[in-house]
Amino acid sequence: MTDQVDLYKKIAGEKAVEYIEDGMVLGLGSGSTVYWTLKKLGGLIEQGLNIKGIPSSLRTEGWAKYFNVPLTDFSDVQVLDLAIDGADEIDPNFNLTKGGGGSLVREKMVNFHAKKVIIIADQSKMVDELGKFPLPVEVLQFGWQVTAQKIADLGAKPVLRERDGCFFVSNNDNYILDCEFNSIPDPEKLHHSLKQLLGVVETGLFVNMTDMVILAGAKGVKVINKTNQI
Ligand SMILES: O=C[C@H](O)[C@H](O)[C@H](O)COP(=O)(O)O
Repeated sequence: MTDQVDLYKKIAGEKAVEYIEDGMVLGLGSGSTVYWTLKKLGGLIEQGLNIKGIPSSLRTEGWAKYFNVPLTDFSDVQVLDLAIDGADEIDPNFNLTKGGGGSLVREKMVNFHAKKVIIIADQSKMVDELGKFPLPVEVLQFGWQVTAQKIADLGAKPVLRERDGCFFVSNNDNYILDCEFNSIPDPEKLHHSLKQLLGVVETGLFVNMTDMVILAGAKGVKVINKTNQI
């Protein structure tokens, strides 16, 4: 990652806090862009802002605790006011590929139960069509080989994710298959086809779940609402 991309992530991440209001219950997304939101949010909390958040990964939980962001969970709250999250790819209809960091299941739950979802990213994440970024699919460890074969039958090249020479295990104790489809012309259809496969826990396709995108790039920061998409 370049310093420039890092800077854009910081700009987008910090911009998102402008949409946080006192008393809100927040969905705290995952990834390096969300880190900047949490850091900025920590500063506002120190000045008296009263919010609580549900983290979408153990990593986010750690950062939130570090920045003194009060946390809650679904035993306490059923509906969130606002979720702020990153993405790996965003298409012109605001469909997303997510899960590059392996947090897609918890992210999807948090975003699904939020009244409003804001996606923050650097400009490079905006694409004409999803698919260049290999689609993360969370699968049960048991029988992952046969699940991978079924995904391959749908036209993908699935690769079991590894980290530091070991198989990557998600926060839910599952594996992740990074599935190269190259092009995903109909994200909703593909999501449903994948979900029908036994062994698939969830896909990284987030269809129709985003209300606003905050993009930062060389020309500054752009806020795009679902209603005035590019
Ligand atoms: O599982 C990870 C998430 O979907 C992230 O939100 C996504 O990978 C974007 O991450 P970053 O902000 O680090 O580019």
